[in-house]
Amino acid sequence: MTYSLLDHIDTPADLRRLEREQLPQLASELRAFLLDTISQTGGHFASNLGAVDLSIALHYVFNTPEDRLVWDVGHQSYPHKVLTGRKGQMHTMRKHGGLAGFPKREESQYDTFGVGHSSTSIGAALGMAEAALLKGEKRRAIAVIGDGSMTAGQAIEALFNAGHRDELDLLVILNDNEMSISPNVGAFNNYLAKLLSGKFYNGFRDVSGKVLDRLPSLKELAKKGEEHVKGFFTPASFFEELGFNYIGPIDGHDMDTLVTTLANIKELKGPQFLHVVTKKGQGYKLAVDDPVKYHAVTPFTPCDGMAGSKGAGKPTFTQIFGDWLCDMAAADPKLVGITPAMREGSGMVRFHAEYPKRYFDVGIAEQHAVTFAAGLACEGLKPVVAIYSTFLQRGYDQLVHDVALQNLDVTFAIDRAGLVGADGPTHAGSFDLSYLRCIPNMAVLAPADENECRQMLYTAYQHPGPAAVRYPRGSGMGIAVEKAMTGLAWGKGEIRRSGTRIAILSFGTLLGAALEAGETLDATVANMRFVKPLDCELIRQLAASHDLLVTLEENAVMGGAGSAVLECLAACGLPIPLLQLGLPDSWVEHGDQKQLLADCGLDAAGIVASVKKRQG
Ligand SMILES: Cc1ncc(C[n+]2csc(CCOP(=O)(O)OP(=O)(O)O)c2C)c(N)n1
Ligand SMILES: CC(=O)[C@@H](O)[C@H](O)COP(=O)(O)O
Ligand SMILES: [Mg+2]
Repeated sequence: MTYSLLDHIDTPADLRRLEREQLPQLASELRAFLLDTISQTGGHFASNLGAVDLSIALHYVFNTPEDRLVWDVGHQSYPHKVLTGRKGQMHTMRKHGGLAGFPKREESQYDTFGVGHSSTSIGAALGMAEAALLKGEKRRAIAVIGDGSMTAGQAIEALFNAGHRDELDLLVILNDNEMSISPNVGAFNNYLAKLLSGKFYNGFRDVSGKVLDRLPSLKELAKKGEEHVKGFFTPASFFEELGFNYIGPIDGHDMDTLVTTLANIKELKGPQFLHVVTKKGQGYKLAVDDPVKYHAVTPFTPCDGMAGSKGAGKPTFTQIFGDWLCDMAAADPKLVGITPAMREGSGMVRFHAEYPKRYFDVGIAEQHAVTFAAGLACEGLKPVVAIYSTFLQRGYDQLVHDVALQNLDVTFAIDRAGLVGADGPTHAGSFDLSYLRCIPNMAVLAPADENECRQMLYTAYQHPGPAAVRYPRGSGMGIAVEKAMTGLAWGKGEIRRSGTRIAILSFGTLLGAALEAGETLDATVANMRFVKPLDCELIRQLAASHDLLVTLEENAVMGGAGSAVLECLAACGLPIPLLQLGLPDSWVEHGDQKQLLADCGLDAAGIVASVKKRQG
């Protein structure tokens, strides 16, 4: 496909040579290009369509990369990547060795800050603005943050720290599409809705040109009649009280208003807050109509859209959790389910529908989600916190201080444990075994397959204290899942294959690879099930009857399950050689999950090779 304008845009300098009147055409070409490429590669979709006009206007008005542009989460940065020299690589999006799905400093000078976890953009931009001030450099730092990402405490902390810093060249742009992945939630979301509603709008008509006076040419624009300035300069006390000059809300798809407003803001001193209203999925009706479904897509045909519900295929661990949660809720009225803004990703859509009063989406607020669960547990309820391993890192102190120290009965259903594939290192759940097992009172369980996942969730839930069950993105071996919740013997592993000389101690879903390698090596294979409490009795038995122990986990070797075995052997004074296999002490880049595991030597061939290498 050829694009009369886009084909000639490789850098923002090319973009800035266009006439302003040409920008809307460029936006529609860029949308067509994104539809064409993302429908082939898959990846984040609706947010990118919504960010096209803003991306063009920002690179058109500001002198990027000298002016620092920081995207929040960065899942909406594909237009930015196209405009900054990576158009020709978009077909490699999230593929091994290809473009990352989020801004990445090593990938481009225009990617001023690596993101993937939400709500970091204001803090990073503030740091850049303070640095420019200290170094006497004339540049602006611009954070582009979504309404969902604004619900995280970290974003508010940064706003608190930035406001009233009148000498800073800092611009915060709120990209408000009234959506997180699910519809946005919480009081802040309601506040933003008010800013978009007639209530503030009418009130503003009586306000003097407080803001307009600062933006003279906008005054002209406003005189042209309201239809041009879709948004109105509504005094938003929350931001104003924090020391920001609040401007907006304005229409984030009206290029003339965007460019004029940004050009005016460029002349202003001090922290500026621009409220932009966009549509998630803008330009592609199926995505506008269903921004949840089109938040992230697998390859699809543009004219038909995403295929219907996924085929019957093997159930994912997420689905196993979602079904268990509903069954457990039916059996125990004390169960409450909590998600920090990941209802769909964590498999809680059905639970939300069937138990709306016991379902809590706290927004992108992992710290709060954990402490909130602790509060619920204090009152005798039994909270289940459904959370991605990588995002639990945000709530770590709360898990330590509020849950484990008080030995509260909270169950953590940790999804996306291990490598996640296309999202890469920002989203990999590489560390939870390491960061959980060292906490007193914590129990840590790692199911090998879908049935064990269900049984372990039940076992962890019944445990009268903090317990975590961790499972990977995607499906397992496809084994049958027993409906009955029988649970598992607490702290006990099991021998799954008897062999000689070598014993492989597998923790979690790499058991399949362990059994395959065990056939080649004629090794004993144990499914350890519990990282904490560890089955030291079984370890002692294996150490007494084998020459080499091999531990296997989809977690960092450093401090992981293998380290737990090492500590056990040392405590028992058992000097048996131990080979620890797991994720390396380096960042595993994005790509295909299975391929990445093989690259880390965590498939059967890799295990065999490592054992043979150790044997010399
Ligand atoms: C700390 C953290 N928690 C959760 C997520 C998962 N996540 C990615 S995008 C998103 C919603 C973001 O909403 P918003 O900022 O409004 O952007 P939009 O998708 O609407 O453009 C969430 C919850 C994340 N990336 N980081
Ligand atoms: C951008 C973001 O953080 C989420 O959209 C994340 O990419 C979802 O990951 P899954 O696709 O594994 O649910
Ligand atoms: Mg949003």
